[in-house]
Amino acid sequence: MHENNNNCIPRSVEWKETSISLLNQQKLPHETEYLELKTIEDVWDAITTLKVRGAPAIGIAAAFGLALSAADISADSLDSFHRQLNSQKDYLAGSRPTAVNLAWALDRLVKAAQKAISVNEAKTLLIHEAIRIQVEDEETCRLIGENALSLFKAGDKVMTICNAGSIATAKYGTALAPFYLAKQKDISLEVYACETRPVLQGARLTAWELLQAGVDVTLITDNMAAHTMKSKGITSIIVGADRITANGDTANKIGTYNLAILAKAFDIPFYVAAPLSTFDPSLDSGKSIPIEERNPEEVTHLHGVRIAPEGVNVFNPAFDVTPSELITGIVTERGILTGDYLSKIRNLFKEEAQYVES
Ligand SMILES: CSC[C@H]1O[C@H](OP(=O)(O)O)[C@H](O)[C@@H]1O
Repeated sequence: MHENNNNCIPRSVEWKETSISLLNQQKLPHETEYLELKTIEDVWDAITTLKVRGAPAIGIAAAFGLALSAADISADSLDSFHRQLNSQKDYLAGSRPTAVNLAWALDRLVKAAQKAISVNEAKTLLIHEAIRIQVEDEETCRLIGENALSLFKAGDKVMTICNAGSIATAKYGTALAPFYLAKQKDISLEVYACETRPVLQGARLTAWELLQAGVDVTLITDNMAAHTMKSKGITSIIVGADRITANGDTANKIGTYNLAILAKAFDIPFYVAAPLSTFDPSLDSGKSIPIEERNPEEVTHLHGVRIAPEGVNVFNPAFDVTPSELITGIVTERGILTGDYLSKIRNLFKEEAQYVES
């Protein structure tokens, strides 16, 4: 069992030059196992089997995976190198469809390598860009935590779902970031974590993370959410995101939409916490977000034990989409978006484009 250590904010991915060290999230909370990923196939498998999961962490792992595999590309010209690099990028991009951070991170690396004038320089630029993505994400999440914390006050009871925590990002998390910062600032908040069937990211990961950090966390099953809001006086809800479209519609773990509807029914603020890297302004609305459907055995089995009859039909979408009208605010590293999301997001990315070009 893990010691309650107020200063413990766990990390899930570490670059080791010739391999990637990965906290195996499938083994938590019972085992803290670190895997050494050496090939692009190892990284693809880790992402598809949720050994690493969480939009930003998936992007970081894929970025290091591409940099690692590109180091072994044998190419007698830059054109040949870029062709092989793009093929490896496409392979990793196909590991999971919903979290836009995966494609965003891989595209950043391919773009960075375009600046090279030699194959060796391209390989070095890829490593530097992957490290930059991880370092940036840590500060991004800390800023999200600061901005989200401004929404809460001591004594608040905040509900969350899935795990948008430190191990789902470079550090701190998105939805969980304010709880880490509140602990550091001695602001007492109570967190109510939904277990998050079928993969149990809430029960296994959020409860584990927050307990380790000494944060007051209460675990509930997903179907207890409404009764908990009513009987415990939940003051707000904050969740992560996997893809946010131009109008603010947000894909997140399955069950998030339920909470947004309940939040409206109970007149409770519903916040999404996400970095700009989780926005996809190329999509007009949530209707266009690809929703991953996963192995039916995630639903019919629990820790390998069958809990449903053989032959039953199963529908296992890993995400749902919350329409922007149910979202009180979207907390980013640049501040909190409210109201007319379409124009706010358009302006945000116009500023971002100008910033990047400057
Ligand atoms: C900051 S993590 C974002 C997001 O990712 C999780 O999905 P999964 O565990 O399937 O990777 C969940 O939707 C989190 O809210």
